[in-house]
Amino acid sequence: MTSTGEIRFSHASPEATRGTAPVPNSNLPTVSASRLRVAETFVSRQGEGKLTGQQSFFVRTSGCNLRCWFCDTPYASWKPEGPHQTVAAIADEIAAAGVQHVVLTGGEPMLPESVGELCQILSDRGHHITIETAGTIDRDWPCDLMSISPKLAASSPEPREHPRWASLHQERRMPIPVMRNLISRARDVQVKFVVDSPDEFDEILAVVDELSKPDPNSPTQSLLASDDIWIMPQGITEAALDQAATWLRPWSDQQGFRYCDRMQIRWYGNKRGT
Ligand SMILES: C[S@@+](CC[C@H](N)C(=O)[O-])C[C@H]1O[C@@H](n2cnc3c(N)ncnc32)[C@H](O)[C@@H]1O
Ligand SMILES: Nc1nc2[nH]cc(C(=O)O)c2c(=O)[nH]1
Ligand code: SF4
Ligand SMILES: [Mg+2]
Repeated sequence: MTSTGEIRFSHASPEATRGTAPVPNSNLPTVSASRLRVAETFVSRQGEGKLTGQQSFFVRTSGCNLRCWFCDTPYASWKPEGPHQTVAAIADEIAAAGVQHVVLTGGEPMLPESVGELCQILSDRGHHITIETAGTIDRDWPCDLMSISPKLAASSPEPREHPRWASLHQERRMPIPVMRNLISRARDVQVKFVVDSPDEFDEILAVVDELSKPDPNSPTQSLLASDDIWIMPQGITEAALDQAATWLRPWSDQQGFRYCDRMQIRWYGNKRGT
């Protein structure tokens, strides 16, 4: 990534065997000297989606190829912070924490190639890996749950204030073929839409339609089932989540989608490191 957050695309090395998920083994040697900018690491409970409640080690990479106006972690996107650490050191920190589930998030964790190396090490050690991504970069990395949060048009930064980022955001935010590749390779997947207004309903349905179309290799099967789709309110306070639920949950139920609360906000408030 360049210093302005623009990305140069390059492809990761071929994926190696994906491990099952026994107890993590901290005795295995680590091999990677590659570096990764990390905004924060912490142990918390997964607050969103199908693994809600699961104790997890979070690695929040710093740097993003989008700039959503509502981003709740601007210290990993708008103003990326944090030291560059080696992949080996991060893997060792995770092993020392003794937590099996690892959530790789950001920022955009699929941006740095070194995250692929981290995935490989974690997979070899038997960790369960969730990747929280906006789904704009095609990577074939070991991952147990691919958690894609496609960015809708209204998530754009304000164009007069941020003309360049507004245009990059629009260009990058919804590469349907990339998302379909991520979905078709995934062991398990959830697609989480952040919704700020009912005006976004039609756009969500159109994207779900595009993402669900059967793969040509198995033409009778949708790529996504309706219970892979999660509808999550935009909001960083309990009051905002409660208010949004009044109009969002009924629509989500009516469509046969799953409603996604943001339990970390209820458990801890909108605090860093939670
Ligand atoms: C900070 S993002 C990092 C991962 C990746 N860049 C992405 O957007 O999916 C982690 C999750 O928080 C969600 N998110 C960010 N800001 C939010 C907000 N204000 N309200 C609700 N969800 C938000 C994202 O959509 C994503 O599901
Ligand atoms: N507790 C907790 N659960 C989360 N699930 C996804 C998160 C993220 O920022 O990607 C997140 C987070 O930041 N905290
Ligand atoms: S894609 Fe994710 S990390 Fe990047 S600005 Fe949007 S919400 Fe924040
Ligand atoms: Mg978060």
